[in-house]
Amino acid sequence: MVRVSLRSARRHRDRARSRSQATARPPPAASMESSSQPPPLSGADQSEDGATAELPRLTVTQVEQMKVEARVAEIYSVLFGAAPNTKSVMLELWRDQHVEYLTKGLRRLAPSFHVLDANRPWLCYWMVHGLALLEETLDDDLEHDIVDFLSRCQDRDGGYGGGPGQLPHLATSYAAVNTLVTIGSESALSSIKRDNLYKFMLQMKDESGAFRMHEGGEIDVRACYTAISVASLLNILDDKLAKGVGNYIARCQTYEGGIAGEPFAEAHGGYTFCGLAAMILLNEVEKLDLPSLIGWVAFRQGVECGFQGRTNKLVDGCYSFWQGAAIALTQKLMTVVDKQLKQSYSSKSSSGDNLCGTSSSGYASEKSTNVDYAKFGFDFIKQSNQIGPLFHNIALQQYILLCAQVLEGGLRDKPGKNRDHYHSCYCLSGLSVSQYSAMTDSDSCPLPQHMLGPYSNLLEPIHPLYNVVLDKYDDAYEFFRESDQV
Ligand SMILES: CC(C)=CCC/C(C)=C/CC/C(C)=C/COP(=O)(O)OP(=O)(O)O
Ligand SMILES: [Zn+2]
Repeated sequence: MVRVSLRSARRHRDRARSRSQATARPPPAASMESSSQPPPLSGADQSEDGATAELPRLTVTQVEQMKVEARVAEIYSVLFGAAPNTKSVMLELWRDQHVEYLTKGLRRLAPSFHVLDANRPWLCYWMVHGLALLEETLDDDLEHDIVDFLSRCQDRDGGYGGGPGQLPHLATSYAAVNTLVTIGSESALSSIKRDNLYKFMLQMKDESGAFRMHEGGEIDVRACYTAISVASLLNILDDKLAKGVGNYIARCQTYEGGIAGEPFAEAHGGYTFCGLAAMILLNEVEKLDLPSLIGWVAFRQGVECGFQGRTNKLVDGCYSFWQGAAIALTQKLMTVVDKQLKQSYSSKSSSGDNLCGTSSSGYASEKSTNVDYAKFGFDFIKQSNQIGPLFHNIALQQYILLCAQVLEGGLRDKPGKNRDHYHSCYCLSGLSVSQYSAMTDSDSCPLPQHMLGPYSNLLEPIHPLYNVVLDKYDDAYEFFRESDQV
């Protein structure tokens, strides 16, 4: 198999990006159907003087291109009742516009952060992570303001609230920690009071083993994931925090195969990602029935090419990440899948039992040894994909680029909806996941045929268990391990 190093792929992407900035500008939304000279959907790039550049800029083959155009026409006729001039629809990521939308959003929030909103750490995360995916660095003042604001959200006794003085909450703690890891400076990382955060998380632990979102709050799979993700990322995950979480999550897997927010509820993409990622971080993934989980997620990709969050609901751009990342994670779990399938066949032929809850090798919750939990997340990303994409990765990119992008900047749920920072973050995260989903190694880069649109569309890779940019994760992993050694 051809392997492209990350560095050389980035060089190609940067060249493609500078060419596309020089030659291609987004058409105003209104002119999308009438532009008479659209850029080609594939083939060699044309420079300003008309010469053909030697590097291929667009990556779909002619056959793929025809399929794409046919699908675009179909989608448009379903959504808008008329077929567009598909030639004029460009498969380009409107990078500059998204950077502007996200940067403006952050600047509006900082430096005062004076909004009465319990979501401010989330707003920081959505925008800071979105910009990191686009490989955009923040200026020092903005970084400083965000670190300072999040420090003021940190409760004296541990955990982050939605704003200064607000009740500490696991979801805003996750958002704050992911933001600080993404900023990645010494001051950002050392502003996290890990001892207090650990105590806060222990207080949020229910006797069932699961977590509640905040004092007196709801117990669910989201709370379990945010606690486990934060603890793993900060290298403070231990047996006490881990105990019983995996068994609770396994009880939330439904007859459909996906994971629900709580036992006996409906399977949903958001909780499926949370449950699966937490199980991997706990090294207890064998407690899930993976073949049925994969089947459920795979069938959530609709004819529109995007994912729906649950059966019989509409597709939505944000599930590009929740569902897309969940199924991409399973591409590294084929050994477990094979084992479960073999067990399932042999137990069906002997006793008729199914697999649910019957097998596990990583009984972290029942051990009292010093397990190196943070290493599970670290090792997982280094593992190869054992199989190609289990979803239609090109189709998903198509949904994001054609249906979720707002040409003025920002991304959305679907056409007809407004852009927002949540959807911008999760559509971009899903785009990154799908661009890298056909790679075997975690340190190589997508080949052009695995990407839709010009190579300049390539985003930064993420660590899919935490949803932070991979380089930022690596730095934080080193930082916290070194802090624990002194
Ligand atoms: C890390 C973290 C906090 C993760 C959260 C995961 C997540 C997105 C959960 C989804 C919650 C849910 C049931 C939405 C349904 O909304 P809906 O009924 O409006 O949407 P639908 O029609 O698409 O199901
Ligand atoms: Zn959504």
